[in-house]
Amino acid sequence: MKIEIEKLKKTYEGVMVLDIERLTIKTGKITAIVGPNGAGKSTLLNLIGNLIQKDEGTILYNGDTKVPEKDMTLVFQEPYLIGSTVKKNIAYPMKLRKYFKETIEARTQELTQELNLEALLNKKANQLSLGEMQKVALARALSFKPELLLLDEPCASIDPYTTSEIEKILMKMNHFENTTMVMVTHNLAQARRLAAEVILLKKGKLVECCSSEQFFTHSENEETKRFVQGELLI
Ligand SMILES: Nc1ncnc2c1ncn2[C@@H]1O[C@H](COP(=O)(O)OP(=O)(O)OP(=O)(O)O)[C@@H](O)[C@H]1O
Repeated sequence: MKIEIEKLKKTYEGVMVLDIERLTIKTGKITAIVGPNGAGKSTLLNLIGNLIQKDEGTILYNGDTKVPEKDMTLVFQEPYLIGSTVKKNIAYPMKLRKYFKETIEARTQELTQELNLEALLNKKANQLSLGEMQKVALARALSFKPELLLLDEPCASIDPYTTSEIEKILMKMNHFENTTMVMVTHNLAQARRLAAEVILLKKGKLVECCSSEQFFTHSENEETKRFVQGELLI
């Protein structure tokens, strides 16, 4: 799903927290949003996900202002699950979309195998470890093969092995289903592994949006170069 942003502004209590003149997120790619704390990364993601209201500007989804609620979903840093079994959590978005029972079962099986969740299918979601919960949140988000997946630091409190399981399925879905993904991350190594495009924000402004290769290896932008070298952008 192509996302085109123009003159997007968001203020909180009179303070401008996001002010982006123009930005395009390419269809079928993984785009990482990076930047210092408070740069406006989650604000941008939440505006795209229509979780908060913009003050000004436009966001086009495949050229349309209508928010494609049914074709997109979000995964947050804190997994948000319904108080039921793992199986029911994963099935939930497919039931809402009136999938056939057989399709729901086949897709649930496929995702639980991929994410090594099979032994947990009948367990209550609130009895799981954080990493397990995040994998269930991801399986649920991917269950209906969304066109757009928005991820807000999905691996922030997750161990390296589980992080790698999550990264593998994200790459697979992106590759085989052409799912467009936008991911806020503080982990530059992860951005480098996953993302084709990188957006750097600072104090609510766009510093650079370019290919991952350019961003990490030959950006001409001084702030990007400093950020990639681990310097604090102030
Ligand atoms: N609900 C809110 N009310 C008031 N101010 C807010 C609200 N949400 C965010 N802000 C402010 O907007 C600015 C951008 O916040 P945002 O969460 O988008 O930054 P971020 O880049 O995601 O930061 P971090 O890396 O620390 O998660 C911050 O200064 C924050 O304090």
